[in-house]
Amino acid sequence: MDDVTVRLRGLAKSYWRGPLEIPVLTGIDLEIPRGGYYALMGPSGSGKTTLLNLIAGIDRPSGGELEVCGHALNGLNDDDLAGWRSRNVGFIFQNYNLVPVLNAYENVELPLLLQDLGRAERRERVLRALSLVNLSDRMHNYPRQLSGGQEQRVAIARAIVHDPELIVADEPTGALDAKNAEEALILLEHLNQELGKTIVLVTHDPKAASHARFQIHLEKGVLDRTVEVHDRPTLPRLLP
Ligand SMILES: Nc1ncnc2c1ncn2[C@@H]1O[C@H](COP(=O)(O)OP(=O)(O)OP(=O)(O)O)[C@@H](O)[C@H]1O
Repeated sequence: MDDVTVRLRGLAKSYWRGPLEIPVLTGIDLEIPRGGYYALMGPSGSGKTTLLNLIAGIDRPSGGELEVCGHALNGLNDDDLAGWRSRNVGFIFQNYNLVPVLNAYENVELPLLLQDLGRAERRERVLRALSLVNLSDRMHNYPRQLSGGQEQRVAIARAIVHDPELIVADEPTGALDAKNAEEALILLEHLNQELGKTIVLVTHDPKAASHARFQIHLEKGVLDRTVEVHDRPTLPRLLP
């Protein structure tokens, strides 16, 4: 098994306004090892979300090479890319992106419906994921019946229920108060430390970024520097 989850070579992304090319990312070279935890930082408009979306296969590069979870994404057609995403990537967004007409259980079950699993197996996995985020007692609640912190924990359960290698999180604490933000960040750290998930986190918040092992700074679409984070706390085990 490859020990690198993300390998980018000369990655570039431009948008076009009529004939005018607007480069957003240029010449990005990056390797993120399996089990790594990287925070993408940089000023507004520096290209953080664009880079995250390329890594997660929800957008296509304009140039360069992109190998993620053992697959060269450039070579996949749209259907194969969607299939690849559904097996390999868990998504966490600032605004949770839960489906309002589904309860917590059904929201977490969603990624499993794309896989060939029986109902009993799905149930076991959903219950395990909800228990991990400490929301077993809320599984029948709809998003409107949950607090913001609880909604984000449901979203975290949804991001891991299909056991992806990679978790991408775009400003996951942006809409949370300090206490709920810290809880969500500690959960992410458990997923990294105990389940070995590779995590790429986009954040403006230095406190959130301090949970990562490396911070990558983007500046006007190029990688400016990578900084190792020292003195990360070792967490007590969460999982049995
Ligand atoms: N679909 C699009 N079409 C045209 N330009 C875009 C598109 N998406 C992003 N951009 C531009 O690309 C640049 C980088 O955007 P991106 O969202 O990646 O930055 P960011 O660093 O995540 O910013 P923020 O911290 O404000 O979220 C911005 O100038 C933005 O306007």
